[in-house]
Amino acid sequence: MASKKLRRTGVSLEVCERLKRHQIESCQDLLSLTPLEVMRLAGQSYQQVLILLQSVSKACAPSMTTALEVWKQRADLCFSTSLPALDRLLQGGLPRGTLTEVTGPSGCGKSQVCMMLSVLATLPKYMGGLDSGVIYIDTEAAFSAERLVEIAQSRFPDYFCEKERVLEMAGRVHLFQELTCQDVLDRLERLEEDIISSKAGLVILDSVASVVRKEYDTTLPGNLSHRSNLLGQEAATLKYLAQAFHIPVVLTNQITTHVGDRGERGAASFRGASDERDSGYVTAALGNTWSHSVNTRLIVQYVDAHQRQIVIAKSPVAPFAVLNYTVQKEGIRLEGNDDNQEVLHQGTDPGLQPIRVRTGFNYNLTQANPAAVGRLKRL
Ligand SMILES: Nc1ncnc2c1ncn2[C@@H]1O[C@H](COP(=O)(O)OP(=O)(O)OP(=O)(O)O)[C@@H](O)[C@H]1O
Repeated sequence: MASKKLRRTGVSLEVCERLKRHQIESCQDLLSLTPLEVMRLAGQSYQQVLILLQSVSKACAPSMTTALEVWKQRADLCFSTSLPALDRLLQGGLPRGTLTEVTGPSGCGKSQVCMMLSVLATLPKYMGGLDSGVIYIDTEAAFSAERLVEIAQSRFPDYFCEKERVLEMAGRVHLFQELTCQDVLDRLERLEEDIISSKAGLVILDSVASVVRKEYDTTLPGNLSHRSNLLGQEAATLKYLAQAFHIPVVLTNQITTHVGDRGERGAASFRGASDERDSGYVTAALGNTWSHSVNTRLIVQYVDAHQRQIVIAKSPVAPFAVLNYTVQKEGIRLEGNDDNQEVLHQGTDPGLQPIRVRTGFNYNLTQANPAAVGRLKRL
């Protein structure tokens, strides 16, 4: 909440403008100053500054609520994925006000999930949508407007049979292509205004990993801590935006395999050790610290060239579970019909067992067995 912009705290425009000239834009910037410094920069009297500091502190302090109030608002806490079995497990869908990460190997369907969610967010509320805009930050130049329209028309053919509705939907998805770490960070820092102006009910960052991995060779001294700082800033800003606007924020991340590298071990990595020639371990790209920043983690993985799986690997409300899916014209389709989508595994973590780990298109990342998914949970 400390990253809340001063303009959104009721501080007068004149004072905001004066402070902005000295790069004081957020509550944190202001509250890091002494009253005397604020007097000088804002041109206010001592009494006015004390009132200003008090009101800004109040505006950014997290407010207390009761479990009862949260319970009463529960219908408004989630964003439906339109995948009934996944929604049921997640107790309604993707949680609003928090970060959800979709992690998986290349080509597994992470961007497909993002484009599908974008369509869903624009739908009217009676269809399970948010009737809102979408901010889509594309760091891989992977977004396709044609694919967005194809998903919309194939998933909701009756609704999108009218051209005007397709145009309206596409016009509500606001795309930003940011291809460097600095551009992503700058965009996130300006996102508050973009969310307000585009009436966004969903923010997507696809992907958080690609630019970071391109620019930071973590084998070089100092890069790891720079990367952690950058990711920490990104996570804090996204968390603030999710909470302040009570919207779901969806990020994609990648999975890396370290073949034969025994140097990096920890809670965020695991080893596939059934065959020495294949030995390696799969790690959620961006490491442990980032791993802890997301609230819900869905891992997508290959079963074979056609069939894939979604694993609910981390959630404050859902049990650990695995669902089969395929990518179709209409986006993500779970196996089985809507009322009877098969949950392959659900329940407690079955423990850390050695498994064979492959991330390529032609391989199984894991077998659909409890031991394998148990290991994925540790990402
Ligand atoms: N029109 C379509 N119909 C069916 N499947 C499609 C269609 N378009 C894309 N796909 C599937 O989506 C997959 C690509 O998914 P996506 O681009 O979401 O991957 P990704 O996980 O984001 O990969 P990366 O991490 O490399 O960006 C393709 O392998 C293909 O199987």
